[in-house]
Amino acid sequence: MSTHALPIEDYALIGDRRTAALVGTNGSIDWLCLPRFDSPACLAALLGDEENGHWQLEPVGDYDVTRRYVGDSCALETTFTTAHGTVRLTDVMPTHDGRADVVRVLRCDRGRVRVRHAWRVRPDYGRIKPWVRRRRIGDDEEEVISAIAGPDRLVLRGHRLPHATDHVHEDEIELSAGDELTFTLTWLPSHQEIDDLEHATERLAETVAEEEAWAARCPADVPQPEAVKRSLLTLRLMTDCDTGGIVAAPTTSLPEDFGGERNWDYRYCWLRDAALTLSSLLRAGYADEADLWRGWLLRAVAGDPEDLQIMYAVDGARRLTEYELPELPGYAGSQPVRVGNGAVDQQQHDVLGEVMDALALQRRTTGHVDPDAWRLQVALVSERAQHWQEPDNGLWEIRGEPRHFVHSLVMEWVAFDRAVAAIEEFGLEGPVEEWRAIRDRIREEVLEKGFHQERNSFVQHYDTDEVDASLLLLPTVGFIAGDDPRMLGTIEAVEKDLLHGGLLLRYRTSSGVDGLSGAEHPFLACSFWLVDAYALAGRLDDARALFDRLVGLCNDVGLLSEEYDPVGQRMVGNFPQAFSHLALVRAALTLAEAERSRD
Ligand SMILES: OC[C@H]1O[C@H](O[C@H]2O[C@H](CO)[C@@H](O)[C@H](O)[C@H]2O)[C@H](O)[C@@H](O)[C@@H]1O
Repeated sequence: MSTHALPIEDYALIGDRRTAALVGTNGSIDWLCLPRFDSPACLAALLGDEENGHWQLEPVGDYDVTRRYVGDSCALETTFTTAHGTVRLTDVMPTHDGRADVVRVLRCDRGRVRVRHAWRVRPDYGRIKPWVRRRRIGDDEEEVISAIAGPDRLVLRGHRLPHATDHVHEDEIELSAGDELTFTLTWLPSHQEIDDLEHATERLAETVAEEEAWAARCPADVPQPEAVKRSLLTLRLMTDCDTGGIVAAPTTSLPEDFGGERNWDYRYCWLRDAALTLSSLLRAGYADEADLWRGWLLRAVAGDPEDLQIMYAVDGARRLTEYELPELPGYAGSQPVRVGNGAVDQQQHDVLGEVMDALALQRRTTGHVDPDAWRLQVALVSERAQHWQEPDNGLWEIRGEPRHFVHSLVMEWVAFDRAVAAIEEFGLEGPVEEWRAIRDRIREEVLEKGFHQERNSFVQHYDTDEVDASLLLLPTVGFIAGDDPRMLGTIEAVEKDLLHGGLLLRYRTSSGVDGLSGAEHPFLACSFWLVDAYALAGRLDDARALFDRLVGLCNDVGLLSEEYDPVGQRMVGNFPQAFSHLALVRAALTLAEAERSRD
């Protein structure tokens, strides 16, 4: 019988900053896309069962399991304890060597342990049974297993290779204390020969040392510093080291509603998520990352401002056409499994505000003005000057009727506000009078049409009295003071309508605004935004209590998915999600600042 995927929180992330894999507590890699984040998965059991591809090293019989990342690195160590001994499995994807490898080291620390090895690769999202051969390579005639399917070649090397039985390679290995076995999976284009393939193992220590050196710069004077550090490391792992593109998550179609249709592909770079990540990195003291991302942004959005998209591929490619993979059963039966993302063609008017805000923060933090980047900003803001009144799909990417979302309009205000500030503070060129007037007009309009007097609250869009968690961001971008009575009323209305099990929903799906069937669970980023809102409203004890609760929802290795089901007490949605982690970092920094100014 085939084994299905584990609960989402039972996975951990490894990656080489070009792509990533999910490793389960059962020693199974159930998700791996090679060589890029958005390449077709060659191990896809996560969205089906082991027939869709997995690579497992797991003790035979019963065991207890604990996991950790090695120090402050992204090397994962899983320790299995059986009645007869202990084995440690270390999983790493070495970085910076221009290669795509997964290295697995199995060590027996105590007693004797029998380990089952299963290697079942299925390129093209679990669909293809590859052409597999044993080969001898190099001067020392090393035996390897080579699997070819279309453009991909996967090579398994190791101290003891598994044997082919019915489209899977399997083995059972008896390890005694002191034994150590290493296995490496390497991706190559299928036309490339493997005769001179170097071993990846030399890169392990360097990878760990480089990650630890980066983590050493994390801020220590924040609440829950370990959770903040792991979030920053995770955001870095989701940043492509060549292009600077930041993916929203390394997975597709982990459902927002188990068994439902709310399944999306997140292996792309949203301007929103990337800009917010960048702001969190800058606030946490990582200015270098900002340069890499700015380069990505300039290349991705270059061209006519009217062609600005809300998301791109990691290399800046624009076509992200959405399609379905009917042959994959989906996580917990949630179909369809989607590749690409239809939201790419949407109008989401908040996006330029987030980008302008991140670039303004970068200017202020580094004092550096890039003339090319400013020219681009002038073109983009000028384009918005013609269209800011139009309705849009909003930051939640609703597939229902476009609306005048208050959050989008406030972020339009941010775009003009930051552009005006750049001219005023840095002497940059631009139509400052015109932009100042538009900025002020947007504010007046939002205060008039986006605020509901009877509810004493801002509302989701101009034609409703519903609220939306994104309204909590209004004080964080400087649109209104956090302790303004209108904001205090908004927090109260959001608490009343959107709190579910102490966590926050994005909006009430029952209003039908998103044009989708089914419902969803509380959204973790929104729950962190409530921490920001409490802190800025002066409710520091509530802020700290909620922040600690949210950090407590991280799994055993500090990772968060997109949503959380407080009733079933399980993670929901794509995993790990940049939005959740960047919101954790932001909330920690906001809380630290608020606590400092109180003391
Ligand atoms: O729930 C509907 C939408 O969900 C996805 O969008 C969400 O994730 C994005 C990436 O993190 C984020 O930028 C956006 O604000 C979120 O709503 C999905 O990508 C959309 O296609 C879908 O409509």
